[in-house]
Amino acid sequence: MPAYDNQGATISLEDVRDPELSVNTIHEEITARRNRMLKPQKSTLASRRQQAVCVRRAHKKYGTTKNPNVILDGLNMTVPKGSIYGLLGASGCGKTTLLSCIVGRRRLNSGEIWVLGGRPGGPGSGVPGPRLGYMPQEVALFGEFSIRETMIYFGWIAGMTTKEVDERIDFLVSLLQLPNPTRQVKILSGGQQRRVSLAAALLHNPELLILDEPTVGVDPVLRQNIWDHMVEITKGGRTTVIITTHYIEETKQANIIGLMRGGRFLAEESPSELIARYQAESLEDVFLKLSVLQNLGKRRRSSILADVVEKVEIPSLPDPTIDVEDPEIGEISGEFGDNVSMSSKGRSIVPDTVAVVEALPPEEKTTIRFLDRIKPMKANHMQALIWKNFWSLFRNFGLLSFIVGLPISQMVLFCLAIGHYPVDLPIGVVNYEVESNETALCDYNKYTCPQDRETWEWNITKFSCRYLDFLSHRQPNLVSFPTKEIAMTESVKGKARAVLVFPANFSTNLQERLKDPRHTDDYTIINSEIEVHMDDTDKQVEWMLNRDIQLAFLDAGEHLAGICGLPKRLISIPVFFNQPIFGLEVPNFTDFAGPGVILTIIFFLAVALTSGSMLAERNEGILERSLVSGITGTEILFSHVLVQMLVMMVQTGAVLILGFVVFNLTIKGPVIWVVVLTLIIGLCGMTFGFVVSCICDTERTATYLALGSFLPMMLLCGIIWPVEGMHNVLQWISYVLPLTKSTESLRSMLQRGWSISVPTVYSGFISTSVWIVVYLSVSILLIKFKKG
Ligand SMILES: Nc1ncnc2c1ncn2[C@@H]1O[C@H](COP(=O)(O)OP(=O)(O)OP(=O)(O)O)[C@@H](O)[C@H]1O
Repeated sequence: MPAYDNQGATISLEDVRDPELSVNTIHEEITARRNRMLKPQKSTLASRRQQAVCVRRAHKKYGTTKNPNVILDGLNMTVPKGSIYGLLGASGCGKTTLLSCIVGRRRLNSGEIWVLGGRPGGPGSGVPGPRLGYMPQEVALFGEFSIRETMIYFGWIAGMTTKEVDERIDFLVSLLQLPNPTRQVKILSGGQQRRVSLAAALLHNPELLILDEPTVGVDPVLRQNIWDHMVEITKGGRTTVIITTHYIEETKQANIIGLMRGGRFLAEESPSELIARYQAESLEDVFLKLSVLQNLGKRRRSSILADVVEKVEIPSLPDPTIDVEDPEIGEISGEFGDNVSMSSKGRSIVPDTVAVVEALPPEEKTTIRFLDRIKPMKANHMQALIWKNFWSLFRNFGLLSFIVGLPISQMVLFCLAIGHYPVDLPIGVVNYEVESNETALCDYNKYTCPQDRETWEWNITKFSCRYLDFLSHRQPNLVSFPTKEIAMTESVKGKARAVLVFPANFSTNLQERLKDPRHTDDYTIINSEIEVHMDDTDKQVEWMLNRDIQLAFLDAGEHLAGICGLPKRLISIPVFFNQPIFGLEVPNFTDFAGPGVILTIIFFLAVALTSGSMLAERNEGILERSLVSGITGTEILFSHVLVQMLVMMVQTGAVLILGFVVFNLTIKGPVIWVVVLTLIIGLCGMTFGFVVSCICDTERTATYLALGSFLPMMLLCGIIWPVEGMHNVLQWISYVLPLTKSTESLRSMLQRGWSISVPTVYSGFISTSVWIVVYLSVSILLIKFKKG
């Protein structure tokens, strides 16, 4: 079989079969080839489109511009329709990279690829799509699914009915000796899983089968069956197979073999022709001889390999560009027999100076239908994806209980632990007004007004006792100390959070101060005051004790005025705090923090759930495989959104019922809008999860990113501290974060009872919706463009 439209880029075995080949001859050949390559090719668009696969001048590199790792270096490949093409090469030489460019999952840096007459990924090409059957190197199957369910998923994507799938399963089970189709994939052996993966690629009789090492872990008899099947299906000319394998001998049945090395093909010919030309006994022989010639390596690790190498007569090549002493250049490693692998290190016999300057014919315009251009979501794709997402989630009981249980436990913990009034804080009392007493509480005349009804003279005594009585209603843990010094020493040791000192004539001086302010001197003022020393380390505690200490005085004063028939607020500062406009009279931090906490729980659980499931899907290769079978990024995202919305409804329902029904958080506003806002925050978290999974390659980096965004959001979104109290710059940052406006909106609905028509409320909905659109667009773009 002739080399296909591939002159110049390969070294034919003819070049190396003659052991007498001299260096001069090689150099002449190279020069002749260079001249040939500089000539324009006759290849036309029509001829390229007639091939099943046609690759021209493919360049692909990984890494940075400074440190590039060139994988494909001007590679040409031609796979005629109806052929079996064996793609061989050392491990790491770029076979998988080439295949993923062919199936449209990676882009070339330059060059052209035509697959089944179109450009992979181009509108209207059908590639990726059901015209392809792709078996990637990794298993890329859902462990939770049975064999039959796996087939149904891929069958539906390819547009088959369940009946058609079932019929095909019977055939594939017998062809590939698969276990009972009801068995779960995760409990199958590695070899069985690979066979299921192959079955999924063969299922829909695609026009082009791309199989990346399908026969690994398969016994020889079964391997032969698989090859027989491939020969059978390619007979009619409709189906083409490209296969990579490490079992070189099995490629004897291929129509063409492409041997890849140094980013190009060294040979692209039929196996029989290779054997005949090289006068070799087997393909392994051919490749070893060719490799030996290519490498001229010194190190010969395998003794068997060494034998073979010794039998090969290698022309001496005193080419100064090839340093046989350089271990980087020549290296052959391998086992003989089934598995021969060759190091990718080594230089191509074609020097780099030979630049490939092929002239490609001009592009021909092709008409593309509008529907193909916009790629709307397809019903069969959505059916398969939703079905798959639903079962992979609901079948995993552990995961499901975690997903539902976590928000419930978080909400219970929050409602029980956060925002409640601290009580039983030890308050030290030093009361010089009474004889030294054991307890802080002392007796006083509770019900008799200390004012003479005849003379209206006041005789207030033991007001400190009255005060302490009312303080004990608010903070019962009052600890008596005999002296101020002892109290201070003990409070330094942490025995009291505040120390109150009552002067000896506290009541008398207080009476003086109230009765005749005009004649009150500084001594009287000082001795009519309660001296307070606070432990200010905990601001919340300090603030609440401060409030209790002041309010207890008002309580005592009101009580005294009450029993004397005087206006209640006579002995109080002339500032009166009436009923609050919104909220409760007794401050409740739970109500303040509740909206933010609810939204944070829902948001970040959605982030974790979505990014976790997307990353698992991607890292197991399932995402890649689905995309090659024609599923689009948009379809994947929307199918996840639909299924996870179900989970989110359960989570939202549980969190809201717990918060408002069980723990009585304040809810005054429209319940429907509260539910809607919570749900769209979950949706927002989900879309953020998509972005995280698109940016990160591993679960670990995703965890870092999710954690790295969780903490700033907690701090900046007004959940634990009002936004108005932040630095000006942070306030601006805070306003554009997804949880700030929504938290304020939810808080306003819950505590102020505001409706959706109030700007503060609807701005939360707008901000969240904008974020959903942003995150969704970014994820769709990343899925579309983040290819190798
Ligand atoms: N995403 C990537 N980023 C950077 N380098 C990559 C990436 N994918 C592959 N490579 C590198 O490209 C080279 C070719 O890899 P590829 O998987 O295509 O080889 P292969 O011929 O299929 O190997 P094998 O036979 O072992 O599967 C390897 O050196 C690999 O490390």
